[in-house]
Amino acid sequence: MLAALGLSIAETLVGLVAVLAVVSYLRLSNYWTRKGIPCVKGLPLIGSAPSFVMQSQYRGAIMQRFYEDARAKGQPCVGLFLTTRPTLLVVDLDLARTILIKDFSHFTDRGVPSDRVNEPLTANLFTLEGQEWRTLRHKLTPTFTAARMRAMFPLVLACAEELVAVLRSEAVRAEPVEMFELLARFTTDVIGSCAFGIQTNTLKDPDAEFRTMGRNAFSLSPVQGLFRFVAPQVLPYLRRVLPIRLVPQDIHDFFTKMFQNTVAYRQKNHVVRHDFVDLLLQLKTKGKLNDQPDDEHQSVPDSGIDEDILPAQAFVFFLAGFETSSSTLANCLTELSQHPEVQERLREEVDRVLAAHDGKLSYDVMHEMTYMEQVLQETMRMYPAASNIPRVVTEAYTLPFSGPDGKPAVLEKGTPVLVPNYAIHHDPEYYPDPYRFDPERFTEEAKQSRPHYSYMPFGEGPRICIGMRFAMMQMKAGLTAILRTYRVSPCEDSDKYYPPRFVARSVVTKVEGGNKVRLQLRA
Ligand code: HEM
Repeated sequence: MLAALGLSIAETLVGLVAVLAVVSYLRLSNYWTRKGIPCVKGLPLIGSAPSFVMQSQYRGAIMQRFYEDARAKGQPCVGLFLTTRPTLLVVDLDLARTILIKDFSHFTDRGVPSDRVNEPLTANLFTLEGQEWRTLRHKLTPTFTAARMRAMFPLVLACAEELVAVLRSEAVRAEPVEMFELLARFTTDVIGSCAFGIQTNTLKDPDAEFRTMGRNAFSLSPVQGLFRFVAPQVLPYLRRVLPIRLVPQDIHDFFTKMFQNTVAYRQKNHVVRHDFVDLLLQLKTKGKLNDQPDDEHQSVPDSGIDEDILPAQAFVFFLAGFETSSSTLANCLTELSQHPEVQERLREEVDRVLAAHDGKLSYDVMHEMTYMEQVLQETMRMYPAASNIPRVVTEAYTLPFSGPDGKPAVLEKGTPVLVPNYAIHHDPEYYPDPYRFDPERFTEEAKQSRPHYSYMPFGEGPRICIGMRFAMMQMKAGLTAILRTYRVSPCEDSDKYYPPRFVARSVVTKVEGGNKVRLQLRA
C-alpha cells in the first residue's frame, strides 16, 4: 500500500506526526474556549505542561503554577492539555466538593488502567471502576474499622520494636542515617505482616525479596512513567500491539504466589491471625465478615469476592500503604530534626502518655497523643503523598457555572479532572507562610477557622483513602517507638537537602537526596 503510494516508512511516519500535530493544534485552539472555560493552551502534541510530559518536575509543583495563576484571576477552574488530552484542573474548593462528594456519581473513576484477564493484580480497589468498584468498596470498608485496627495492633507493635532495635546499631555507628529506606522497610514489614500474613524481615535483611519487589514496583522507567501517568489514554491501544504490562511479570507472580501460599497454609492449619488475610478470606466465602449481621432488607444475599482478585486487594493495600506511610514518616523526622522545640514537645507528650499507662503502648493509648496527631497532619499538609487527586468524568456533567457567553459548560465523558491538593495545601490564604512547618495549624480552633476541603491528604468523598486509619496507626506506632528511644538532629550538610526539593518522577511525594538525620540514643 505504502509502496503503491510511493511513500517510505519514514515519510509515512513524518506525515502521520504532522497530521496529529495539526489535529492537536486545532483542538488546542477550540476545545476549552468553546466551553467558555479559561485555559492554558501550550504546544501541539505536548500540551500545556512540557515538564509534565518530560516528567522533569514534581507533578504537585506543576499543577501549583496553574492553580496559582487561575486563583489570582478568580477562576474556579482552568482547562489544560496534558499531551493532547483536555484535563480540567479544579481551583475553587466548592467545585472540589461538588466533584469529589456532591456529584460524585459523575466522577466515580480515576482512569487508572487495569486488566483483570491478563494481570489480575491490577483489578484492585484503587483501579476498579463503576459498579465493580462500588461493590468491592462496600465489602472492604468494614475491614478497616477501629476494632479491626485494634486487633491488628500487636502485629504493628512487633515491627515497631524491631525498628527500634535496628536503629540502635545505626545510632551506635554515629553516622547519618537515611530514614526513608529504613522506614520503607518498617512499613513493608508491617503491611507484609498484616496483608500477606508473613514475616517479610526486611528490617533485619535489607535485601529481602519483599523489599526488592516493593522497591521495583515503585521504580518506573521514564517510558513506564509516560504511559502510566502522562498518556494513559494511549496505553489500551498500545497494549493491543505491544507486550506492555502494567505490573512486571516477576512482581505479579511474586505477590500472587505469596498471598496464595499464605491462604493455603491458613486453610490447611486453621490459623487465625486477625489480619487482612483472615478478613479477605471471610469476604471471599460470604461477602461479609463473620461478625457482621445479615442485612434484613437485602433481597439477594451478598456474594463473596471472586477468588481471582483476592490477591489484588492484598497487593493494593501493600502498594498504596507502604511507601505513602514511610515517606510521610521520613519527612516528619526531617522536620522534627529541623525543629527541636516541636520534637521536644512531642517527646514530652509521648513520655507523659506512656507513663500514665505503665509504659505500654496500645491502639487506644496512641489516641491520647493529640500533639502527635497535629505533627503528622502538618507533615501531610506540606508533603501530601499524592500531590493531585484524579477523577474521570463518568457521565457527561454540566458545571455549576456558565462561561462568558452565559451557556453552562459541559464536561464530556472521559475527561480527566484533577484536584491539586499539594497546591491547595500551600495556598497562603488557607495556610499563611505555607512553607513553614507549624503543627499549631492543626489545633481544633485553627482547623475550624479554615474552609472545608482545604486539607485533603487522604483525598475526599466516597473514594477517600480506605486505609487512613491503618496509615495513622502504623505512623504513630513508628514515631512513638523512635521518639521514646532516640533524638533526631540535622546532618552537617542538611542545607543541601533542606528546604526540600521533590523527586520529579516518583509516584509518591518524595524528597531529593532522601531523609538523612543524625540519631542519638536518649540519656
Ligand atoms: C500516609 C499514608 C497514606 C496516604 C497519604 C494515602 C493517600 C491516599 C490518597 C490521596 C488516595 C486517593 C483518594 C481519593 O482519590 O480521593 C488513596 C487511596 C487509597 N489508599 Fe491510601 N494513603 C495512605 C495509606 C494507605 C494505606 C496504609 C492503605 C492500605 C492499607 C491505603 C490504601 C488505599 C486504597 C486501597 C485506596 C483506593 C481507595 C478506593 O479507590 O476506594 N492507603 N490513598
